[in-house]
Amino acid sequence: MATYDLIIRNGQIVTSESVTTGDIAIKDGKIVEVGSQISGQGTNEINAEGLHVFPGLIDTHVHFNEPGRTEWEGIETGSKSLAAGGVTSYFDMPLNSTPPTIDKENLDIKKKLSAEKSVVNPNFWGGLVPENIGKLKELHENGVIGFKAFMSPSGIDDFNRADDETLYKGMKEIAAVGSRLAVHAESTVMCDQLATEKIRAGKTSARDFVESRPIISEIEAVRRLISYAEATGCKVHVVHASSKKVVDVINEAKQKGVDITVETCAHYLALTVKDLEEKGGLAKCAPPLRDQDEVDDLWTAVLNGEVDMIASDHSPAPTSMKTVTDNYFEGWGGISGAQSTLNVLLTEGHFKRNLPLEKIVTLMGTNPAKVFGLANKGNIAVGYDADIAIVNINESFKLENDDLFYRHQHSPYVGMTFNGKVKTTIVNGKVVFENGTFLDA
Ligand SMILES: NC(=O)NC(NC(N)=O)C(=O)[O-]
Ligand SMILES: [Zn+2]
Ligand SMILES: [Zn+2]
Repeated sequence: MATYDLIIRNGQIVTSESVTTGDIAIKDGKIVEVGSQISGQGTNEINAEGLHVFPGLIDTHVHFNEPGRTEWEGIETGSKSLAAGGVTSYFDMPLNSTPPTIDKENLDIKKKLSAEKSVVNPNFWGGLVPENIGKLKELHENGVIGFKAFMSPSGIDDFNRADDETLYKGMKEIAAVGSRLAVHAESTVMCDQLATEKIRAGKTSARDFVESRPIISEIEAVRRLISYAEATGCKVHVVHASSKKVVDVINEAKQKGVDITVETCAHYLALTVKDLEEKGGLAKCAPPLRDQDEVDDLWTAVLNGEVDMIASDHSPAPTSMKTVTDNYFEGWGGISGAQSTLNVLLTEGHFKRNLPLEKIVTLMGTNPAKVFGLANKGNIAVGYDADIAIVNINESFKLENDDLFYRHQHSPYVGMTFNGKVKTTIVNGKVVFENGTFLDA
């Protein structure tokens, strides 16, 4: 009789601490042994010689839009795209699905649908909106990973922006239960006024759109958020910082003792305003893409360990909503990228800028697990859940629309050449994805 359910042999095992050659033994969904030449047998054995074995990564920021907007994306297609990209856990945002996740009933619907349809491990953000301050406690008690608020309009009618009073009251509640508030931090005053001026003057190019959402608007909102964090004691997390200048403000606050963390996204590390000009709406997001000097500076922040985590902010929409080429104030703001985060980190990070592989695990494994309290996820060690991505980091490929598992097969990354072909993805000990195809549940 076999000793283990699965043994992965002779891989380059990547943890947040080291890269070492060895074997991993898995039983009942858990990693039960890590070492060289594990004796005993697995019911299934994978030869990972020449391949890198990463812990399955954690994407802290996706919008899967189900229920209610499944024609934009869905839990099945969204989670498959993550698995194909080496990601085995995700945190689904409370908006773009209708109803949004702003009370227990809506959270229960998400949980049920995800249990049926997700091929990887789901987690849920709860929303903070002006209407649901009385529901935050029940959301927390029912297991949301944290809360999410927008300081500028969300673009979705049933998810209102948190005004200052909502932030203040909501943050007191969230502090009381010991959770963390993730915030889309752009100044609504500044963005609205600048956009109005641009549109009135008929200035609607990619550059005009970017200028209507300047970095100072993020900095101003983050500073305000920090004041509320200091006043309420609420732990906060700034999502999708687009510039090192924003990261710097957050690190100053960290040094003063504020419990604040920061995420950036793969697209701010791989794409620029030039891509927005060339690719049109496919590359439109908020905050917008910046120029190359900002991309380089943001990499410096990542390499210095000043950024806590990297996510995709996968916010998909039908292709017809992403085809803007003249008026960039129209069309959906949100990038389809869930499948490509590891590819960006390997290609732009590891191979171009010497980002150590261990750091990829820190940014998309151990840090999110630690900050959001996911026990036994995000690393490879005995006792951890057997979430694993086996990757040929040296294999390069040109991303084609057909490679994408999204409901709508588009992405600003299409046409780019990436390193890192995900060979096998294992979720809780089970192989779900192998050589480009999904295995039946
Ligand atoms: N409603 C959204 O999905 N918005 C998202 N849109 C982006 N990032 O352009 C976001 O995270 O702000
Ligand atoms: Zn956002
Ligand atoms: Zn988002």
